[in-house]
Amino acid sequence: MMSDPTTPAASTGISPTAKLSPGLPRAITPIGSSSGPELPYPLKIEGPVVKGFGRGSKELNIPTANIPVEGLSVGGREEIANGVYFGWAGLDLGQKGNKELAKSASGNVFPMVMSIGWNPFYKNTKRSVEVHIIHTFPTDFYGTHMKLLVLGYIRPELDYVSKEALIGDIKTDIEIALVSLERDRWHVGELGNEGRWVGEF
Ligand SMILES: Cc1cc2nc3c(=O)[nH]c(=O)nc-3n(C[C@H](O)[C@H](O)[C@H](O)COP(=O)(O)O)c2cc1C
Ligand SMILES: Nc1ncnc2c1ncn2[C@@H]1O[C@H](COP(=O)(O)OP(=O)(O)O)[C@@H](O)[C@H]1O
Repeated sequence: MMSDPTTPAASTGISPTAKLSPGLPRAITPIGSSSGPELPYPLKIEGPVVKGFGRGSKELNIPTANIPVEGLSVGGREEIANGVYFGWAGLDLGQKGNKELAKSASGNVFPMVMSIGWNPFYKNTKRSVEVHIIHTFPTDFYGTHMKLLVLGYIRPELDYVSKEALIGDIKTDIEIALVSLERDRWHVGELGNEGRWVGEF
């Protein structure tokens, strides 16, 4: 199948014909309405960046900043379901006194994709919250406080036939997040202080 140059998939360089997952190739179309996120979003989660399982960068070449899963319920009241989400991540990059890190970012808010759950491909025995920030940083930022504004749900966590299939699907998630977040009403400034906390430390 020829790729159609008018589709967002083609313009992002990801072939719509690639076998991205055990399922069908996915269209790269924005999630939700152009008038902005709808309830229950935005959801807010925050916590310190902690060590994960050490696979994100090394094995997948997609680093993921983890926050403690215990932060997902406030007084046991709130829960957020497992799955893949998108939104904005705020980082206090000046916090660690690392000038190189602070200088690398034009602001403190970045687009992000987040996976919550058990990583069925890796059969984890611990639930985790993993955030890939769509930005290139010069160093790690463990210990930095991260604030998440979750604006929508992309898909459930899945198992895969191969590591490449998992990576392909995460790349598609990133493209979907970017086309979703580029709309005016989804910009962080438009959302003000709206949102409901589902996790904080
Ligand atoms: C956007 C996104 C989607 C993901 N989707 C899945 C998934 O469907 N299935 C899965 O097993 N893991 C999924 N993961 C988790 C990766 O497997 C995980 O980031 C990787 O194991 C690295 O873990 P670590 O950084 O804690 O070492 C996803 C991660 C991200 C950032
Ligand atoms: N774009 C990025 N998104 C998320 N984390 C990043 C990014 N760039 C660098 N990092 C750093 O890499 C760390 C994650 O690396 P990773 O290999 O996934 O290990 P682990 O998840 O086991 O801690 C994050 O905690 C963060 O400090």
